[in-house]
Amino acid sequence: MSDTNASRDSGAQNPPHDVAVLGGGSFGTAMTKVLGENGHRVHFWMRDQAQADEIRKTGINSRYMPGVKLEGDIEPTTDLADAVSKAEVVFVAIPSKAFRAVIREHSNDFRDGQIVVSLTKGIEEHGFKLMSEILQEEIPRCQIGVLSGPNLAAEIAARDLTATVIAAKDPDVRRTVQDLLGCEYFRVYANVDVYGVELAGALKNIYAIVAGLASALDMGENAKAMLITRGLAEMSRFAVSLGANPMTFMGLAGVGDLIVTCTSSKSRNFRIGYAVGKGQNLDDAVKELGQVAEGIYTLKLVKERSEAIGIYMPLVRGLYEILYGNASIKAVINSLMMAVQNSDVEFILPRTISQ
Ligand SMILES: NC(=O)C1=CN([C@@H]2O[C@H](COP(=O)(O)OP(=O)(O)OC[C@H]3O[C@@H](n4cnc5c(N)ncnc54)[C@H](OP(=O)(O)O)[C@@H]3O)[C@@H](O)[C@H]2O)C=CC1
Ligand SMILES: O=C(CO)COP(=O)(O)O
Repeated sequence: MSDTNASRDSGAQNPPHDVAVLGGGSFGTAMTKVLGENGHRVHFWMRDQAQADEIRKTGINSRYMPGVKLEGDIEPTTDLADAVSKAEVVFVAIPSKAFRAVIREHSNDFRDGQIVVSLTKGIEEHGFKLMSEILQEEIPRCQIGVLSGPNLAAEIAARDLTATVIAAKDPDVRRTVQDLLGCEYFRVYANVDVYGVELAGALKNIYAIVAGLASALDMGENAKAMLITRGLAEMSRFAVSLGANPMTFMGLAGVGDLIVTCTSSKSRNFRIGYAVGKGQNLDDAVKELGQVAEGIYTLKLVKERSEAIGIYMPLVRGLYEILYGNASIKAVINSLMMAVQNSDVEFILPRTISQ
C-alpha cells in the first residue's frame, strides 16, 4: 500500500520518517491514519495476520474502524521486530493488560536512544505502574514519552479538529512528536509532567463510567457538571499525592480528556457506565462492547491504592460498590449527596477531614 502523494497535502510540513505503531485497535488505527496522512511510512503492527492482510489489501481495519480508509505509505505487519527495527519513533497502543508482555518479549529489538511513546491510558495491576514506567523498566535505553488528551479515535479518524499532549522530559522528544503528528486537524501541545499527564489519562476513564451511569439515569445538567468537577477534584487530589503537578489537570490531558469522555457516548468507558445504569450486568456490557474499557480495571487499582495511602475518593468508592459490590445505585447516590459538605477547590481552601 503506497500512496504518499495523496497525503502530503494534509498539513505536514516536515520530511517523511519511518515510524511504527504497535497495536491494531481503534487508537492504533487512528494514529496510523494521522501519521500516514502526514506523509510518514508507518509500520503498523498487529498480532492478527488476517487483519494485517485486510489492511494491506483494502486499507481498512474493518473490525475496529469500519469504513475508514487508511491513506499513505502504510505497511501492516505481524512482525514486531521488523516494524521496530525500521522505525525512528515507535508509538505503542496496546491495552495495559498486555503492554508489558509485548514490550518485554521484544525488548532486544529496540535501539539505544530510539523514541518510544505510549498511547495507552491504563495502569498495570501489579505495582500500580504506568506504561511509561514499564517502558523505563523494560527498555531503559530508549527515550520515552506519553501522548494523552481528549482524543476519541473515531473523531481523529474523521479528521475532526483535535488537540493532544506529548509529555516527555526531553525537549527533543516533545518536538519530534509534535513534528510527526501535527497537521491541520491535529495539534500537539507539550508538557514535562509525564506522570501527571499519564495518570490523568488513566484516571478519567473511571469518571467516564460514572458519567455514563448518570446519563442512563437521566440526571440533569447540574448533576453532570457536579460529577465532572468533583471527579476532577478527586483525580487531582489522588494524582498530586503521588507526585503529579496539579496544574496538569487544568490542561488538555486533565480536564480536557475528562470533559470529552464524560460527555460522549463515543467513549467506551462512558458506554459501559450507561449500560450498567440501564440495568445490564458488567460482564455482559464488556462483552457487548468488544473493545477495551480500561476504566473497569483502573477503578479496582485506584480504589485499593487510595485506601492504602488514605486519599478520600468518594466517587471511586461509590462506583466500585456499584460495579463490584452489588450496591444499589440509589443508595450510593444518597450517601454521596449526604456526605459532609466540604471545600470546593482544596488547593485554595483545605478540605475538612471528617472521616
Ligand atoms: N480508542 C480511543 O479513542 C483511545 C484509546 N486510547 C488508549 O489506547 C489503548 C488501546 O486502545 P484501543 O486501540 O482503543 O483498543 P481496542 O479495544 O480498540 O483494540 C485493542 C487492540 O489491542 C490488541 N491487543 C489486545 N491484547 C493484545 C496482546 N496481548 N498482544 C497484542 N495486541 C493485543 C487487540 O488485538 P486483537 O484485535 O488481535 O485482539 C487490538 O488490536 C487503551 O489503553 C486506550 O485507553 C487512548 C486514546 C483514545
Ligand atoms: O481516551 C479516550 C479519549 O480521550 C477514549 O476513551 P474510551 O477508552 O472511553 O473510549
